[in-house]
Amino acid sequence: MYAIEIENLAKSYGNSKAVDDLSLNVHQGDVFGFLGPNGAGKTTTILSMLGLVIPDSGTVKILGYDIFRDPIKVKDRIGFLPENATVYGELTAWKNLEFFANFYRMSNAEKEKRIGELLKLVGLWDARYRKAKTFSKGMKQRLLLAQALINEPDVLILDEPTSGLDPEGAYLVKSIVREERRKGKTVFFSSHILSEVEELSDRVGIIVGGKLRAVGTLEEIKREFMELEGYEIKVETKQPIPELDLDGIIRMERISNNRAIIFATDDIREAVSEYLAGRGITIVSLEIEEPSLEDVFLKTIYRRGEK
Ligand SMILES: Nc1ncnc2c1ncn2[C@@H]1O[C@H](COP(=O)(O)OP(=O)(O)OP(=O)(O)O)[C@@H](O)[C@H]1O
Repeated sequence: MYAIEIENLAKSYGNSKAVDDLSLNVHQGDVFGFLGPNGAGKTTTILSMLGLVIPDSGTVKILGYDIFRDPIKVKDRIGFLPENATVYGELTAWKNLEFFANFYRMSNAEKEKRIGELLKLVGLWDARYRKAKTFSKGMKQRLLLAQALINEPDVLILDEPTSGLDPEGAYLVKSIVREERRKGKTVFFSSHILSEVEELSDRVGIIVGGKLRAVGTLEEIKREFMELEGYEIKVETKQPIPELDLDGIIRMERISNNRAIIFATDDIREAVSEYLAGRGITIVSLEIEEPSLEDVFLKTIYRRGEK
């Protein structure tokens, strides 16, 4: 079952398409990383899928409920951390959370228990009676994350959750995402930081210029990229490498006498292996060089407008 189903979502500002016919599904229990450069349309997608911006067209279902027909049912079961959200500086950490807990049907005892658990989860228990205006950026972000978790949401939507945080702050946010995933919750988070998308996500979507350019597991995205861009095969042999006269080879780059990179239209490792063996050459290693997410991402941005 899908936790999030987005179909043909579109939103323009004037003549510019911020989100352009975007469709994607997020499986329940997955962490989905929504990757895109600045201005790609990540925030507009998130706000549109929550009904906080009215899209021009498209449908969004969260946990099977249509966000526009059943907004209350959806909002009961999701948590949202907006980009550049702010805390109530004059209130303590505890009071900040209490304010949001009051939006949900919880008894006082439930509220107290939940707030206590969350403050411990995000590492703010010792600071619970301090005014939020005295907090560091990282502490504020963790308080906001606790706020998004107040109703024990099944789907957590985070817009650039680690933006502006130092490595320790980012680490804490990431460990909370992992903890939610461990509990079987679904997390949809946007980011322009490749390493964190790579680290956290079960599946990834790459948005550029409002369009979803790639979606899938990292392996699927990389495979698709190689099919489109070609394969890089690293070969090392005992004896010097001869010229290779094989179908599918675009070019060969020699690194040394017995090491080279073969650029090919396909995975031609078997053909290379047979070719070399037939000439009495011993192969030390023959490997596909996997593209990094950075390769995929930069090429995807570069290709924008060509599709
Ligand atoms: N309220 C608005 N009015 C006009 N244009 C807007 C508005 N909101 C967003 N845009 C434009 O829509 C495009 C997508 O913006 P959006 O904020 O969704 O991108 P983003 O991927 O979240 O970027 P960032 O990472 O910089 O926040 C941009 O060109 C932006 O200038």
